[in-house]
Amino acid sequence: VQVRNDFLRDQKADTFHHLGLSTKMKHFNETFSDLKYVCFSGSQGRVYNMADRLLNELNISKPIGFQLANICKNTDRYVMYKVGPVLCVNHGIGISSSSVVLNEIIKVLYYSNATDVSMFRIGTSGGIGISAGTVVITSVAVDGLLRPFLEVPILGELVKIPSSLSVSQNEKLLKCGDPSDDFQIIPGKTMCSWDFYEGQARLDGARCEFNMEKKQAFLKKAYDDGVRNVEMESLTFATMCCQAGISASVICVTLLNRFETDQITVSEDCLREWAHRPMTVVIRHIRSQLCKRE
Ligand SMILES: O=P(O)(O)O[C@@H]1C[C@H](O)[C@@H](CO)O1
Ligand SMILES: O=c1cc[nH]c(=O)[nH]1
Repeated sequence: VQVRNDFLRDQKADTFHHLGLSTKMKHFNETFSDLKYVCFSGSQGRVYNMADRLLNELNISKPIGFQLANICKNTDRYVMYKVGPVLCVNHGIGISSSSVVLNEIIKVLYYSNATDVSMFRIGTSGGIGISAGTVVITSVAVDGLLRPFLEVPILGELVKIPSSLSVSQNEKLLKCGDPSDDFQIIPGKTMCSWDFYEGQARLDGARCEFNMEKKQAFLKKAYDDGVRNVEMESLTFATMCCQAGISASVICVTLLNRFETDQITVSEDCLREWAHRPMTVVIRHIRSQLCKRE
């Protein structure tokens, strides 16, 4: 895991403010040095569910009575669970929140000399022209102007940061479907917006300065450009992981077809079941990779 910051080499200790951790903590290196996979989701609950599933579905030995412990217990910003070589962390909503946690996690991996690490964003999204419940594996993350890079103001200037996701990891994930699955796994571009409402061409925000015709025309333009879903973090992953030399994939279930509706009205049970779909795909992948490592 690489960091693009020479200042870190001279730093004696580092505090990860949003994780409630520090390199000075006892057992810091041992806790993270064996990590091979980091799984992110937006919410704390889904991260716990993922960790719980990994605990039950990977063949990891655990003492009787073992319970998942939140490594970030010194803060209420994020939660983090470790299951063997897999770390599960939540990233909150959007580019800002996910950028903060990715900066800190990449540094944690760098200081603890973790090698050969893969990262996954396991999330939800709005589908474009595909049935709700479909799992989309992001081929390219694009911004709200459909450009494959992140443009951010740094020191008063706009800087373009290149993005890329792992082609080979994505190919493996695409093969993780099972004939018994009642959902499809497809590749597609993902639009990463700065906002859930106007930024995703929604007509139901507190502010909307366009009409249905313009909304549909934009979604059609995105669809024709290969975009199949919209969410709010894929570009952060595709830029930060690419620059850290980490294989990254973004796997999201779609909760609605944005050509048809803006509101997410499926039942809570259905949402819960759909949220497990991208987890299932990633767990199958990790399981097969761990078998190959043995
Ligand atoms: O991983 P999740 O499902 O939390 O991410 C999507 C994108 C935004 O963070 C959020 C908007 O509802 O859901
Ligand atoms: O429409 C949606 C659904 C989930 N997440 C998003 O960012 N957009």
